[in-house]
Amino acid sequence: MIELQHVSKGFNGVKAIEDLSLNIARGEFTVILGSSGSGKSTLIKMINRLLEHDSGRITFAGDEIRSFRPEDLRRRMGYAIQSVGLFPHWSVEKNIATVPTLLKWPPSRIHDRVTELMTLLQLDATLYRKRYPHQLSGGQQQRVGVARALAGNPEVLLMDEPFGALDPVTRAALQLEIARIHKAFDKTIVLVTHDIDEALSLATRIVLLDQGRIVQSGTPLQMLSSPANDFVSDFFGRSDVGIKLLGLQSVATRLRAGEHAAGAPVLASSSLREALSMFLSRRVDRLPVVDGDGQALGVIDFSDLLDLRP
Ligand SMILES: Nc1ncnc2c1ncn2[C@@H]1O[C@H](COP(=O)(O)OP(=O)(O)OP(=O)(O)O)[C@@H](O)[C@H]1O
Repeated sequence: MIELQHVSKGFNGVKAIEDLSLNIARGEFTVILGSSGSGKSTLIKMINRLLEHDSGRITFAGDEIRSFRPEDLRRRMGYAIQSVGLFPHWSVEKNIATVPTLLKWPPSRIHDRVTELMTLLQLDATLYRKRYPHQLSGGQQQRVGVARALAGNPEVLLMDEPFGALDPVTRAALQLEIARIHKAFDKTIVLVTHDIDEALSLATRIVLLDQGRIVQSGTPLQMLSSPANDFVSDFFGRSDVGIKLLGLQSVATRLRAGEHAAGAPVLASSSLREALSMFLSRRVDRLPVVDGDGQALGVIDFSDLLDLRP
């Protein structure tokens, strides 16, 4: 859906992105990960032409992005950023409706869309739609920013550190929301972060950048279990890579069907990391496993956690 071929971009003669090639497929949740200054924001901003690439080719749905008018491109690609960038003198409703208004949707359709998005992002529409950005908390403002990015039903959602500067609880809630939106609406999402855990929990594919180049790209499991070099191992942290791997796999993958154990059960959909925590806190080596309806499925044994398969 979005393809970069040998793309470079420099500022005052210094390369921020160097000969980078990347293919982002429709429906994928791509997380661009890297330390500060590695080129993440430059990369995402070139995709919607907030920055122009110096050389190489970037295509969207098969066409070079320079063949689109920038405003058309941006209507098809929602964009949410850490600093939110809401218009301060516009109500929440008007901010969310920016793109639908540009697209000249009828007022009743815009009204319904705003209500729908506010509900989706757990903002009480009756309470907040007429408020101004300064009357909202930081987390609520970020929700409005995400709602605005989604409003015109764009094919692609570009997000640059959208959950930065949030407390861990609000951050986790918004991450869950985005993961749900990705699954429910089959959106193509490109998200920039330097937060390793955020990348591991959200991405279908991680692209790790260093000094404007891709060091490795792959699924979270591939990045942890088959790092391409020492840089990748160090980046993800050698010491707790096992714990991170447990976070990526579910109890269902280690289920001993039909066996029985006593005590409070663990959900089959829980991660092995959550199961580890339960084993340790309850000081047991077997846990009963149930599905979402509470039906008994079998057992997980502590020793099953040692079987770390990619
Ligand atoms: N407008 C600009 N003018 C000059 N240099 C720039 C500009 N924007 C980015 N750079 C430089 O390009 C490099 C990559 O910057 P970029 O913002 O893409 O990194 P990043 O990975 O997003 O960093 P961070 O996580 O800190 O936001 C950096 O060396 C930065 O100083």
